[in-house]
Amino acid sequence: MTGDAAVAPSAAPSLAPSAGASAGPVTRTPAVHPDSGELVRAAGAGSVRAVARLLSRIEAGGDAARSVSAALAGRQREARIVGLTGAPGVGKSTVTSALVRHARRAGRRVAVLAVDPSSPFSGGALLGDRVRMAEHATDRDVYIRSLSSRGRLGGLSAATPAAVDALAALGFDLVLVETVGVGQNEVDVLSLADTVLLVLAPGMGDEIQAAKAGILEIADVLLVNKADHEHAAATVRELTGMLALGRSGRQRPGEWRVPVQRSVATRGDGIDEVAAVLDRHHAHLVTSGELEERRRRRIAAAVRAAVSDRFAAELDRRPPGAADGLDDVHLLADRWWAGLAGGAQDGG
Ligand SMILES: Nc1nc2c(ncn2[C@@H]2O[C@H](COP(=O)(O)OP(=O)(O)OP(=O)(O)O)[C@@H](O)[C@H]2O)c(=O)[nH]1
Repeated sequence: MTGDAAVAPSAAPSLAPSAGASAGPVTRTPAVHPDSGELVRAAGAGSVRAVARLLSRIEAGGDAARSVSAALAGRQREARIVGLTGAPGVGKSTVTSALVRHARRAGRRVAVLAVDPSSPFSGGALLGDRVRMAEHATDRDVYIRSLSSRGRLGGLSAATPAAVDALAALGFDLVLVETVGVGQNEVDVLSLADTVLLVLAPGMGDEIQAAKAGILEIADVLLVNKADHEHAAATVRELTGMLALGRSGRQRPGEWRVPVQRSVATRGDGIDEVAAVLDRHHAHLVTSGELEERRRRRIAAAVRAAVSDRFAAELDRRPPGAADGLDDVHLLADRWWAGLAGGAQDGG
């Protein structure tokens, strides 16, 4: 081993240099609370409350969040991660709720994470979604949560990958990550997904124009919801034409062709078909090897977020303007990295 015990790599990389540095301003986990390992066991036995408490620790960041990653280390992560996005009002929550219903009929455990990365506050516009999700409220195998940054350093960019990973490790078969719009922050959140579903509504020309820039980059499936609207067919045509234009001359054999689906989510119409397309995309990811690639990207994002979160916390503890503090951080980074590299060489 190259590194010493204090900086040895683990499932929850520790950079803690000294006693007293462990409790950050947002880390409040009184000793009377069960430890994260206990909560993981309870969550595994079906306790929704335990899942909620673990997610709260992840939201809080710092030592509380790290104790969760450590408790989850080594567990299987078989979940499918589906990102769902679209402008406000297109029917994202109604579609999500219908997809949850579909997955439950197939006996799958489902988690829904509503993330609003542009807002510093909890859930934002997505909070209203709980009303439309109410039918799942008493189902023990459905877990729904709005993720907030609550002043956490690194905010949602740090909390989201960890939350998605935790839900996967806790045995949910499907994790739906719902977010608003297609700004850069949302694209970052969606890059955690295996499959990205972009929901649009007919007659929203401006939104379609605005989404154009991001669409081809991030969406694997387009869904025109509110297909009971008179402009639905025209919107489907417009999107299909736009996708054909975008891929002209660039289509390779075996490459995924972004399909344009339609639904009336309030009636559940078209949802079976959307679910079938999501399955087809998953099968494509498996056969093309892209699933592995996306999952590797997700792990890298989680590690990056955890490390930058930790460094931000270290920097925050230094007195303002203390140059030696910064030097310490560099030193810690080098030691941590040496430990990590040594661990990798040791097969650890
Ligand atoms: N006619 C029609 N209305 C729909 C359909 N799907 C959803 N709606 C309605 O559209 C409104 C918005 O639906 P939501 O599911 O809240 O949309 P959202 O995209 O989650 O909206 P935000 O929470 O604001 O981001 C609600 O009144 C739904 O009942 C549909 O297929 N047809």
